[in-house]
Amino acid sequence: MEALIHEAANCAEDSESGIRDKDDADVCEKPSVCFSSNSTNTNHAMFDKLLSQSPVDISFQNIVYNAALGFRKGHKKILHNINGRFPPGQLIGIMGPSGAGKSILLDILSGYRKTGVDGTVLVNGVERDLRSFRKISCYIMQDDRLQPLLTVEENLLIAADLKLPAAISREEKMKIIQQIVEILRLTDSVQTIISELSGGQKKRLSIALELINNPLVMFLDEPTTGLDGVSCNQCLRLLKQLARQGRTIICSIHQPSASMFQVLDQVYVIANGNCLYQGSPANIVQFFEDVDASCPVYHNPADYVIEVACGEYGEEVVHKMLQLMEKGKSLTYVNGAELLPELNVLKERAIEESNNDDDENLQVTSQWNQLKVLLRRSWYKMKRDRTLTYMRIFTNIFIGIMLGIIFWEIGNDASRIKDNYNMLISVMMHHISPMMLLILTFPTEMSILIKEHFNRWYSLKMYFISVTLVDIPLSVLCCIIFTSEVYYMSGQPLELLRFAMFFSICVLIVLIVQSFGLMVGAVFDVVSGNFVGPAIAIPTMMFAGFPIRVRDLPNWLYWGCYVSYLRYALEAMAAAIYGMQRGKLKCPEDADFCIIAAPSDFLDDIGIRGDQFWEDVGALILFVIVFKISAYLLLRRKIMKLR
Ligand SMILES: Nc1ncnc2c1ncn2[C@@H]1O[C@H](COP(=O)(O)OP(=O)(O)OP(=O)(O)O)[C@@H](O)[C@H]1O
Repeated sequence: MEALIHEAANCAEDSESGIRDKDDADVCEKPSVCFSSNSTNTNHAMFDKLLSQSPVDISFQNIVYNAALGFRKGHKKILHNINGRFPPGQLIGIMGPSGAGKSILLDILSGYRKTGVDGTVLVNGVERDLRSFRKISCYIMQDDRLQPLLTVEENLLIAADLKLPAAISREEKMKIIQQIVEILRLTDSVQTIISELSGGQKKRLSIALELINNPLVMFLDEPTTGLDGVSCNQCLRLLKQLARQGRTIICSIHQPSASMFQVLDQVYVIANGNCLYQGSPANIVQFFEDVDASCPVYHNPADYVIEVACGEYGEEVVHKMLQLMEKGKSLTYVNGAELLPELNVLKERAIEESNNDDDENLQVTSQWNQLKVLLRRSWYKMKRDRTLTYMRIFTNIFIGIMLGIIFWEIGNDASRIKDNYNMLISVMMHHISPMMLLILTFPTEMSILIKEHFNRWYSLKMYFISVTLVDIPLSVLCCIIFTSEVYYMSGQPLELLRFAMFFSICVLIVLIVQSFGLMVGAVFDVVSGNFVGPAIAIPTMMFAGFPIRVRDLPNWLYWGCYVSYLRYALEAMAAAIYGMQRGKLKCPEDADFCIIAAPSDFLDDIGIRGDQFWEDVGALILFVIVFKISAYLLLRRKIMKLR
């Protein structure tokens, strides 16, 4: 036991001292529930010391949750001043009918939900310090939020590289993984790709991933949902085994079978946000007798309590239960609060938190390590899902050749100067397409991000940087292929400088649309994003200088040109092709006439100066920066809002 506690203490002490949780402190609306911004280092130290003295005992007092119903629609009270105590080393089940408030209570106790919450959560009798608490706890959400393309082993190794200190060697990490895999009976599936796992295996893997850094407290939202009876029992027995190793394990369970009910050490029954029963499963029959509503013989007490909670035996019984429970203050039926967990496997696992240089971080490893591991994971994903990569390369080759054929050798043809300009517009339009990729894929990544970020795998900053960086090589490769084909086949001037200018504008357009796609993906779901993305892209095109020239726009709409990145891109492309004192274009003999042969005259005609290339590049770079920062801030806001 001491080893485990010492381990937890190390975990808290090494990386905790003096840390201010900006994230938590800034957003927290109810300082009584979470660590408020004016808490001091003394609180941290005191809290850590308490964690080092005993396993984790969680109690909560007067918890109220008000859900915001929307703008000017007020609030709905979901939890009504409830209290409770969850002793250490036990498996506790939060039960209740659907919509009773189980998930919300779990969210609040884990620290995931902060907005709209009132009341106090105590850890070992002291008001919870959310930062410290998050370091010793984990939250496994109801749906399995796993990377489907990675194998079990790859997923565990990524988790180990992110959740264990860098000082721990690969061999040691493998040993820890081996141990966890054995406990969770995943040995035969280590090389299986996640998408191929059964529901029960996925559930066990979700637990395994969070067990890597040996949390003292585990919250699980409906871990048995979607599993068959046998798997449900196995899952609960496994959780009990983990609890007996010294952990406090709290899970919500919709309606357990009689055998599952007996596995639980403690149950906490909620109905309509009120506590109906708190105590051991063995005492519930006595409790029913105490409220004159004896559980019929041969009736599963777990079913019976839910039926009572749903009002099937009248409101009077419910009222009596509420009264006897005193809003969860009564501990009469709670057994074994003093139960001493036995330590076995964990005793051998001495995981020491490294001295974290960056005290601002909740994460165990350095930012650089997080970035490296996240990029590695993206690489695995790209390797497994080659279809998309091949499709992107193929599309660029194909459309490049198509445009090359359509605009074959017109680059130096004065009679087709307008067609050449249209070719530039087509190139620009082609580079807008990657926007949809992020709008479609990012929202599905979001649920994994929320889980992993909350469980301190990595910081949002590093996640965002990895998402930004990971696509650059492929985007640049696609740009090289496409631009070379179109530029050469359409007969543009074979000058390295002009090609480099043309190519760099294409890359900048791709970077901008990707950032824009990320912004939309971070804010909207797939369906809304699919509408919003193109809906914003269309006015951006309208203000780019086609189909109407910028100088012909009405004065009151002129502002649109300043916010259209496509206008700067088109200007810069035209300058690259026709600027820098390019000589007269050839007028073919078979042409009737060439209205414009001098590139400078053409630039005049379309209202472009031709000497503003670098100004346009500056503006495009500014767009990249502003869109990237906005995407990051929107993502951060969305994650905070969810909590
Ligand atoms: N933002 C919200 N606005 C209105 N009601 C809300 C909001 N969030 C939660 N609720 C309500 O709070 C209640 C409790 O939700 P919760 O998800 O905790 O239920 P649960 O007990 O976990 O149910 P289930 O077993 O079906 O998952 C539900 O009635 C739900 O509709």
